[in-house]
Amino acid sequence: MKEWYDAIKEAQSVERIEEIRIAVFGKKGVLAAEFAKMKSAPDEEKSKIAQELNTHKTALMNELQQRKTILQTLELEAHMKAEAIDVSMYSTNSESGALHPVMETMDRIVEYFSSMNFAVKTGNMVEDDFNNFEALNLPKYHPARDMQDTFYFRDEMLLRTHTSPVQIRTMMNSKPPIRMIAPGAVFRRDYDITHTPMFHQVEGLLVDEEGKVSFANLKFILEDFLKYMFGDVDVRFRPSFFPFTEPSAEVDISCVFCKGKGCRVCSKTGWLEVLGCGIVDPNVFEAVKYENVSGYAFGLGVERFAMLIHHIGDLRSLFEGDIKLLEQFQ
Ligand SMILES: CNC(=O)COc1cccc(Nc2cc(Cl)ccn2)c1
Repeated sequence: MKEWYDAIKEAQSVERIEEIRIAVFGKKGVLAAEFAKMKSAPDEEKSKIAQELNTHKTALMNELQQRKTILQTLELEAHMKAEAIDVSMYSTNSESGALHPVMETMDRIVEYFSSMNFAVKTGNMVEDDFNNFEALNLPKYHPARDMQDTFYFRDEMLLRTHTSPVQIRTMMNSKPPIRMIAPGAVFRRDYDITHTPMFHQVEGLLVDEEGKVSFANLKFILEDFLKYMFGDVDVRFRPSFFPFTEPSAEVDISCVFCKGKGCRVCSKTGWLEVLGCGIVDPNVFEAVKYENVSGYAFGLGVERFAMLIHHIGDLRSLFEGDIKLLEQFQ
């Protein structure tokens, strides 16, 4: 019988325990055979043998059960260990999304002017002639309108060609002082390697009492803004013309690619034009019925900023949704 106690001690698996249980306790098992043999033993020995066999039966059952419990625990631990997930492990294939470079650039522009206490205002993309042109000193049949290559609907409704209408509507609906920016999508019937029918603009407007707003204020905030966006660049104001501002200026930064030496991107000038600005023309204030005020305004193209900041050569790549390009902006 001893070999069975050893077999239980040496058992390494639950199914081995089950084999031993059947071999010892089964109908054709060792104990059944011993009890059968006892029947043919002399009477006076029967009770002694029966007592011995029952002691073994109880002892073997206990040993078997204890060993089985130990093996079950070991098997469970091994199973848990094999299936354990190390949550601290760094995953290399994180498929996380990312902001589109144009939206990320727009967010940064908004962040700057918000930090300067400019309100951020949005408006409809479908606009009317008054808010998109008339009020901006662009009367009917003004040549600048043709330049605008506008998407017209019926009865003078149109897709806005800039975000100025948001500023016109703000002036129509609130009193000065005003300090706001208007980010958003704008539309022009222009489509070539450097123009897309839809693109994004941010316009800014500051209006206060007459005499409280000067070109110096405009120069300061645009210079500070451009250094915030492009880092250590030189900023240059060039006299220009817009129907809605007088005086007007176009603003250049030293080329971010060649640091001003001259290259293909800046057409060897060392300068890149990035935005337009000026002192709001009195005719605009007349249209919105503002009196005794002065103000400045500016406008910029977000795609142009994004392309300069991220060194993207082709405008169209911002609209193709090419995941290989976009995932570089994670
Ligand atoms: C991409 N944009 C550019 O190159 C130039 O945009 C500009 C320039 C100067 C002024 C404005 N906007 C503006 C708005 C109002 Cl309500 C009144 C006067 N001006 C936009």
